[in-house]
Amino acid sequence: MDTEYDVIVIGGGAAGENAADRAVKGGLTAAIVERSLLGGACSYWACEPSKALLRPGTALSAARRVPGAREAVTGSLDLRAVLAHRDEASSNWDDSSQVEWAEGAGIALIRGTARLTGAKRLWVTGDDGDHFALTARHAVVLATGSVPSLPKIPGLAGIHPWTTPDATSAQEVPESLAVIGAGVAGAELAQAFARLGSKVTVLARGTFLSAFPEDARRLVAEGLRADGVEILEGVSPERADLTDDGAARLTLPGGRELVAERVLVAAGRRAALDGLGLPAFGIEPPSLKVDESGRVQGLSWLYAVGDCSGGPKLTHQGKYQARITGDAIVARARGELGGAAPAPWSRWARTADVLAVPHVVFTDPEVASVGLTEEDAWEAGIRVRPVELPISVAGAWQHAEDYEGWAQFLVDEDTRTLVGACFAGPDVAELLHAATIAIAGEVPLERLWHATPAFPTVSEVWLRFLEAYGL
Ligand SMILES: Cc1cc2nc3c(=O)[nH]c(=O)nc-3n(C[C@H](O)[C@H](O)[C@H](O)COP(=O)(O)OP(=O)(O)OC[C@H]3O[C@@H](n4cnc5c(N)ncnc54)[C@H](O)[C@@H]3O)c2cc1C
Ligand SMILES: NC(=O)c1ccc[n+]([C@@H]2O[C@H](COP(=O)([O-])OP(=O)(O)OC[C@H]3O[C@@H](n4cnc5c(N)ncnc54)[C@H](O)[C@@H]3O)[C@@H](O)[C@H]2O)c1
Repeated sequence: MDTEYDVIVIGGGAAGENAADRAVKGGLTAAIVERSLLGGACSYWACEPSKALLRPGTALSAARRVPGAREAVTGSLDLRAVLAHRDEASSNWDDSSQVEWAEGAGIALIRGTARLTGAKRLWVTGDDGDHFALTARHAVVLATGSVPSLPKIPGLAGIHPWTTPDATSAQEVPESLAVIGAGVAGAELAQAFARLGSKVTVLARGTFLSAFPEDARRLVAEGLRADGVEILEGVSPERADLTDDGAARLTLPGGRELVAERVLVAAGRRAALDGLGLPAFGIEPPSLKVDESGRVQGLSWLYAVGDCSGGPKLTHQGKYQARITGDAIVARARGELGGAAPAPWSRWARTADVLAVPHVVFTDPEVASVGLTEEDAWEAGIRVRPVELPISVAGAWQHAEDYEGWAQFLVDEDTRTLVGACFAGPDVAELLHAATIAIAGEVPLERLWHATPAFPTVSEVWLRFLEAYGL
């Protein structure tokens, strides 16, 4: 095994893989140090398995909403088949196809746990207990992901709660499930398990799906309630115990008790930066800050991408950051890019991280948002005009008899371009990329007027928006 590479990436999740790939495509040598499965959280414990648990229920309920198809649906979800589908979506927790991809891409894979020992120098504890040093000629990229945040609830550790990887890889469905946290992971997994037969209660410290507008939250909450999910807002458990028969008992404010076979903690995630030796470089986790090219706090050789790098914790955004950072490392190695921060929207700047992050909550109905929120826009000094409307178009009625949807478009009144959009309703995820293109492309509304949505599609909401705006 070589001990010197142009670029060494710590962590082989979606972000790390893409950073290494871009470096190799740019003519550099690259290695990934990975201590678990190559492919990371998204492939085995997060996006892929959670979407595979949700999709069968969404397809079934979609068929039930269309006359003619509804009559053909006579059964319920087949639990074993759903779990088998999930196992396959997670590659049966076997990373051999990813290893094959890395070999084909010319990326060296080193199995072990890495930490920094000096500038461009690492120490690796190999999977078989051996230790060795590695040196990077140009750059080290941190791509170590994130870990679940466990709320400080007395007794919580003693009830051995599930965190999201336990839920997404579960081989049995508990009779009852209490979900602590009502963000995107809590909402998705609550619905997945409710549809697979659990009696689910969601505990939201604030409001359910608080990051999204009220009309979108309401539609999703109604969808979950229709599946029997109880949502308690403004509630955080005060303590946790085991009952005599081994179930979990959560004591809620006001003395109410909630007993469930399992508790799932989905209360946010924090960057995985412990044990990497960062304090020696003046970096005290969790305070990692990166510039537009992903370079860490003024260190010329250290970069960070993905969940560990302080931005949005989403696979597609981590991969975007990785492409930007990989290309910036190559450009600096070739002398094509200096040390200064690259220009916004250039090939080496993560501008979309601030202005155009797409985010989908894969519940039924879905929420899909991109760009700034109304509050973000006002804070950024943008004179923003929100246009809100129900998704009430011919395409929606074709899609489902009882289609209910809602859309919000945020227009910068000075540039007459879109700066944010949010859709809620069945299958709205596929509407999102049009909004992402409009925002990233800064397309003037006068030009969007010429982008005619096909009839009869749900995308006709775009035309209704432009009409409501006054075009
Ligand atoms: C339940 C759930 C569902 C989700 N669904 C979606 C979704 O639908 N869409 C979406 O966009 N996002 C989703 N996300 C978020 C998404 O999973 C993450 O944003 C993404 O996986 C982060 O990728 P990453 O490469 O930054 O980190 P990871 O995939 O976590 O990879 C980091 C890797 O680094 C390794 N590592 C860490 N430290 C070291 C070390 N010292 N030495 C060697 N290796 C190390 C780890 O073993 C790991 O493999 C979901 C998250 C959760 C929890
Ligand atoms: N579809 C997707 O793209 C998808 C799906 C799942 C997760 N993710 C990503 O994974 C990350 C983690 O997801 P998440 O849902 O865990 O985080 P989150 O930050 O979205 O939500 C966590 C929620 O838990 C609540 N909470 C925290 N402590 C609590 C307590 N003691 N009692 C009750 N509620 C409490 C918070 O108020 C918050 O609303 C997110 O950044 C998200 O982007 C993405």
